[in-house]
Amino acid sequence: MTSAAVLGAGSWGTAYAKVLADAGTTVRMWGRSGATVDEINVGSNEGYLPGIRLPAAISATQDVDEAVAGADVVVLAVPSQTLRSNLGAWGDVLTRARAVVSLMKGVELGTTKRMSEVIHEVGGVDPARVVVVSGPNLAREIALEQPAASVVACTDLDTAELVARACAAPYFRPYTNPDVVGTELGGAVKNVIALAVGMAEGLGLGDNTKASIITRGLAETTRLGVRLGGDPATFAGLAGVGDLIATCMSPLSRNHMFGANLGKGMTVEEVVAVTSQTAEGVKSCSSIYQLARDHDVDVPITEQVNFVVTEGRTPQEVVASLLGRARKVETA
Ligand SMILES: NC(=O)c1ccc[n+]([C@@H]2O[C@H](COP(=O)([O-])OP(=O)(O)OC[C@H]3O[C@@H](n4cnc5c(N)ncnc54)[C@H](O)[C@@H]3O)[C@@H](O)[C@H]2O)c1
Ligand SMILES: O=P(O)(O)OC[C@H](O)CO
Repeated sequence: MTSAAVLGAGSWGTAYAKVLADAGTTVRMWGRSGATVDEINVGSNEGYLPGIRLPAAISATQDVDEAVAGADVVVLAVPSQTLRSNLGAWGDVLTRARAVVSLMKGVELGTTKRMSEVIHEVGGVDPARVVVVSGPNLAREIALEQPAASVVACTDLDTAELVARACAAPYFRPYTNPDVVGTELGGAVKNVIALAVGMAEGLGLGDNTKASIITRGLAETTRLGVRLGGDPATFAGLAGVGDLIATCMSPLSRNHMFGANLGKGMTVEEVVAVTSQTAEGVKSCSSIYQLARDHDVDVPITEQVNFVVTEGRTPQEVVASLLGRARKVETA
């Protein structure tokens, strides 16, 4: 039987722990909060997944060494911008696992590194053991066992297979993919596009507007991803358009709802104050914009979202800027 450690006891860490357990994997979680750990040990995590019963195969601890002891697979589910400091504090916890899984959908501020790159650099993990799981996977729907599929990406197919086997539950269907770069960028950029779609919704705009942003958002995601070495097919798959649709359309998405509040006229600081969970796009819009500029890739929607978040540009001004650009052919 495979044994996994999940480091991070928020919405997705907990829902993915349930997926692993329902797939027959033994799971030990690490959490920062003693109250959350105690709750998980008696079968729930009400702060993040209210009303969801967790399987008995999941236990939790506040001791990271105890969490990873004997684990074949270590899963990382902390906010992206905290990964580097957490790995630094945890020491060599990743060195013994056969696979290290990133569930995170962000790009590091300052370095513009993807999470798999941070895991390699700080955790000392060979890229052939780093796996990215990403797809249309809203945590609450997965925890309710509503069927969904996801991508399990690794440059080494055997490692990808190990993780896919460990998380193949009756309601969760993993597909392996060798394209780590494309899978990670699809997951990170869709959060920024969901902020833009949310803003449109908050402004009272309708489905034509949202579909236009989603489609052109996919175009800029693909443009950036392919320039960085991703496979165009990944962006047409679950970790690309699949996750983009789920996140941009769902009221369960924290990024979508963050954008909707901005569109209704709240400031970034006001929305941060009422948001208790991680909306990765709010920080990653700057690093993704920087990454695109470093590689000379045009990402007009990401650029505008970044201006809203970092410079206080209003959603109304964003609409005018996007529509005021020079016309061009659709495929460019
Ligand atoms: N929630 C989803 O539906 C979902 C689905 C797929 C991927 N993701 C991605 O998974 C990652 C984790 O998201 P989540 O939904 O679990 O977030 P969350 O906000 O629900 O939980 C974050 C967890 O990290 C902990 N945390 C916060 N700051 C920390 C720090 N400095 N050090 C250590 N732990 C810290 C919190 O206590 C909490 O347990 C994100 O990158 C997100 O984009 C989320
Ligand atoms: O709630 P969000 O916006 O972080 O999105 C959650 C997942 O990434 C959807 O796949």
